[in-house]
Amino acid sequence: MSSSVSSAVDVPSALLIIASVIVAIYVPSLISYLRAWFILQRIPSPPVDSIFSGHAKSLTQLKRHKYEQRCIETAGKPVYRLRVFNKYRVVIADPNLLQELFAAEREGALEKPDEQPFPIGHGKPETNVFSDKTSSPLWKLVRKGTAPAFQAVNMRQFHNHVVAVVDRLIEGIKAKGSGAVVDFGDIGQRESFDVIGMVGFGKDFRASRNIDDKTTNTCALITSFLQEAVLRAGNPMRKFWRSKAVIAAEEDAQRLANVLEELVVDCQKRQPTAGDDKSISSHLLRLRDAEGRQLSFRRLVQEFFIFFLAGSETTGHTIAWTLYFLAKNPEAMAKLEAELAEAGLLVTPANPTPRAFTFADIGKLHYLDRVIKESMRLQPVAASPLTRVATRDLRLSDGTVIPAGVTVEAAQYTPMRDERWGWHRGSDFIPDRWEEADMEYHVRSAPAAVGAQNGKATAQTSEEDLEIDAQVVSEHKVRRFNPFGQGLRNCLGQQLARMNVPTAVAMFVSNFKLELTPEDAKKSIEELEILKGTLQPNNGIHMICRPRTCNEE
Ligand code: HEM
Repeated sequence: MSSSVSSAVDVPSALLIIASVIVAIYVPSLISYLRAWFILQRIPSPPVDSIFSGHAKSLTQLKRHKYEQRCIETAGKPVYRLRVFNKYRVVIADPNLLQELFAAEREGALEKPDEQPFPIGHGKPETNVFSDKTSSPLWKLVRKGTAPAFQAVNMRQFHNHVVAVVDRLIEGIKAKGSGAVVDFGDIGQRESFDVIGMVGFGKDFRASRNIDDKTTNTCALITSFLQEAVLRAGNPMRKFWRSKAVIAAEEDAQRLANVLEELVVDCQKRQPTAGDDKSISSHLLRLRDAEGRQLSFRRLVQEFFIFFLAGSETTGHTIAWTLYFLAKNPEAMAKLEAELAEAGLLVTPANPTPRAFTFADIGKLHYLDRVIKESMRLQPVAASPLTRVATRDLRLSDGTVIPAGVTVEAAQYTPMRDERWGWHRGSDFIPDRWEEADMEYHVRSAPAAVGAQNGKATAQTSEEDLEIDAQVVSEHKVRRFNPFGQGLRNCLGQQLARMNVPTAVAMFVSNFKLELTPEDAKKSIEELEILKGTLQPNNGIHMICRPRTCNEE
């Protein structure tokens, strides 16, 4: 009797407690969601693909950069709002506002998003220097601790690895005979993969040794990983689908994790602490936090992974696009050939065995530099917007307010080609535009005014650019050419890319006459490209290669 009375009393009060807990947990987030929703309604939005999933479908179509241009047109301004299921994102494409955004990041108003869309390996996802929060002590430790690996003095020392890798590829292409068709999408990947393997980890992955070997290598695993990651970023529900493609991608991610785990163990055995080893792995293995602890094994695997991914996918595609633009523009190719000949680097009948390309050549070949900049402007491999989350309400100088907790995306593609920000004939390949000084900046119509919510003006781009920025900010100039990103989280490995890309492009052009195959020459760039994490050739870039020694016309 007494037990039935007490249970009659207990059930409603238990329900009341549960209901209060639910209210306490969900009501504040519901209020902040509704508040954000209300504020965001002032930002224009292109039509949704479906009421349920919002813009998710368009974001997963692997042409995100073109969608960006269409959204700006339909929204009528370079700031617009997207929705993926119940989550909002604000995309900013105006360089003036981007400058303000990155200034705000410096003041802690922006953070990296919470989760990686697609972790490698099983178990709890672990962050790395790319995905970790800017406020995290581990991000600071890794960023600061690995930066010396990319110093000019190390790049100079590692340059011979790059030359050796490209030499091997040149020999491989020559062995196919004059007039052979070569896929430079694949060659670029092999090149950058072996370079990061050697320079970063002292490991020869042998991707440049047999260019006909199509057996699945770690390059292919990375490509598969990236594709799945980008699909999940557009549609987080995808991880619940058990389709063949999803399962295959998860298996590839696990294989990739296994390769990287082995590599970490190898590097640990090889040179645990050698001070004279300048590789990325050695810098990572030497890191100690404030308590003197090393990075955990799982974190090391994630760091190895991100340096591999960021170091190979990006650089390889940049090499491929640059060669594509040269083959497509005979006038630019002729100018580059003349520059290389003048420097004694081009194979000619009079100079059949030119001197080797040196590190010092990089700074002297100005036309080569312009060609690469123009290729990176038109086909920036990091063409997807850079994603952050506002940690507090952000008010930009055009009146846009990004509420705390909302994702904000910094467009990369449109700001580097749109006429309205001074890119005259912005969709055309014109390397000579870079003859003009300060081309990467444009003059802001009104003085820089707004930083974060506190209104502090701190227009600032990167540690490396402090000097030039101080000058351009005082002239109200704004950076609009930023293929390596901007601000605190700009590209950590850009010095390696700046050394690798010119070396590879110059050496390929010095040795071969390159001509697009009739099939690829007919295709528009839209048909050739795909945005799978990076903006890359879809089915390769095929060129007919004739060694210059053959002296064929
Ligand atoms: C053409 C070549 C490259 C391009 C265009 C490129 C582009 C970028 C961009 C745009 C970012 C900023 C991402 C963001 O703000 O969210 C970035 C970050 C990063 N890149 Fe690169 N990258 C290149 C090559 C490399 C190389 C060779 C490495 C290393 C070996 C590398 C390592 C990294 C790392 C570790 C980060 C994250 C930095 C951080 O968040 O603190 N990248 N890269």
